Amino acid sequence: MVTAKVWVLKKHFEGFPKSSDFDLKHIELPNLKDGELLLESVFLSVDPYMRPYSQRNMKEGDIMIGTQVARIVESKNPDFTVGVFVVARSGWRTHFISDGKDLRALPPNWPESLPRSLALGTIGMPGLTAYFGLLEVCKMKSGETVLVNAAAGAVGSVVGQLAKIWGCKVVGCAGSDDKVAYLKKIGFDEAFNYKTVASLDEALRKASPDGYDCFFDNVGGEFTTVAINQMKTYGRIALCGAISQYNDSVPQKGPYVQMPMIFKELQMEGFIVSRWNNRWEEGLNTMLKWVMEGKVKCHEQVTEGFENMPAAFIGMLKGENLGKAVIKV
Ligand SMILES: NC(=O)C1=CN([C@@H]2O[C@H](COP(=O)(O)OP(=O)(O)OC[C@H]3O[C@@H](n4cnc5c(N)ncnc54)[C@H](OP(=O)(O)O)[C@@H]3O)[C@@H](O)[C@H]2O)C=CC1
Ligand SMILES: CCCCCCCCC/C=C/C=O
Repeated sequence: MVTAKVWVLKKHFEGFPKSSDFDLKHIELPNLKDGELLLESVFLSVDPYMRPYSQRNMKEGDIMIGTQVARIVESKNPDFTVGVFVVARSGWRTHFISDGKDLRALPPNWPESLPRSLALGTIGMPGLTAYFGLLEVCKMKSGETVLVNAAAGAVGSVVGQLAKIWGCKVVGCAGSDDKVAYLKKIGFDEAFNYKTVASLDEALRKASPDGYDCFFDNVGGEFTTVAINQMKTYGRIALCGAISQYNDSVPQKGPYVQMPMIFKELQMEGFIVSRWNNRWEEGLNTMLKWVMEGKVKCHEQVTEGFENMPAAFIGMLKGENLGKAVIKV
């Protein structure tokens, strides 16, 4: 008999999540039936979408939604071998039982030397968000100027590096000087700390006096209102996330986008990465190749211990992470 530890949503978040909103429970797992397998989580992901998702789709007492890299520890399913690592969407749990249908094996050519946690970041959902968002929503072309915010995070840091690979000029902003130094280190042409600049409008203008062809927006709110006015004619805005609004109890006013949208003939499109589920393999293989060739650098903020998942989640929402926030069990 195996006892799983799980984190449940004890109380719906009001404003910024608090550790008291979570409850750690122990669940006895039953013995395996034919066709089933037992898995243990090795790395778990904390992601911004969990905040709005919990509000819309979860009830108090539900296990927190989430993705993990897990190892098969017992198998009564001939298609799955003990010891194999997979990506699962089983929520914040140390152990779980699966019939195998919802599991995705790591790419078969995953090198031993590469941390498997990257399957939750650059070579996983956030990396693919950058890849498809830039290619299919921004439709950026070589020589264009790309702006990305939350640029030192899981998605943003990949957006900037992919845009460089594809021949663009890249401007990024992030919430600390250390993050800005990291952006410059990984090849951003211009980077600034949005928390300390005297004027966001001036900082954006200084970084690219001619304006922006593409804006990969992870933040929303006030940032979008300011940035939209610095788009070039026919510019494209990919609405990827709106993290500045996720913890609002009272909805923010605006942005009032109509005038710049009309007069600059802009395109603005929201997207969810799962739109390209049928191209997941293409994206993962491309990201794996570029990471192995050193063209895309990865940084992870690793929190040790399953018990610390709520703290890691809250820390990520506060901006304490550089790169992808993951938990090592
Ligand atoms: N559409 C889709 O399919 C997907 C969308 N997303 C979205 O992409 C965005 C980035 O996600 P991800 O890369 O995983 O997370 P990150 O690794 O970027 O972590 C979140 C970061 O957001 C920044 N942040 C937090 N609050 C604010 C604020 N009020 N204003 C500006 N920045 C803030 C912080 O960085 P800093 O120190 O710079 O403030 C923090 O580190 C999120 O909005 C997320 O919801 C992610 C995956 C898929
Ligand atoms: C195999 C992992 C798939 C996880 C899908 C999660 C989709 C997140 C969409 C994010 C939206 C905004 O943050």
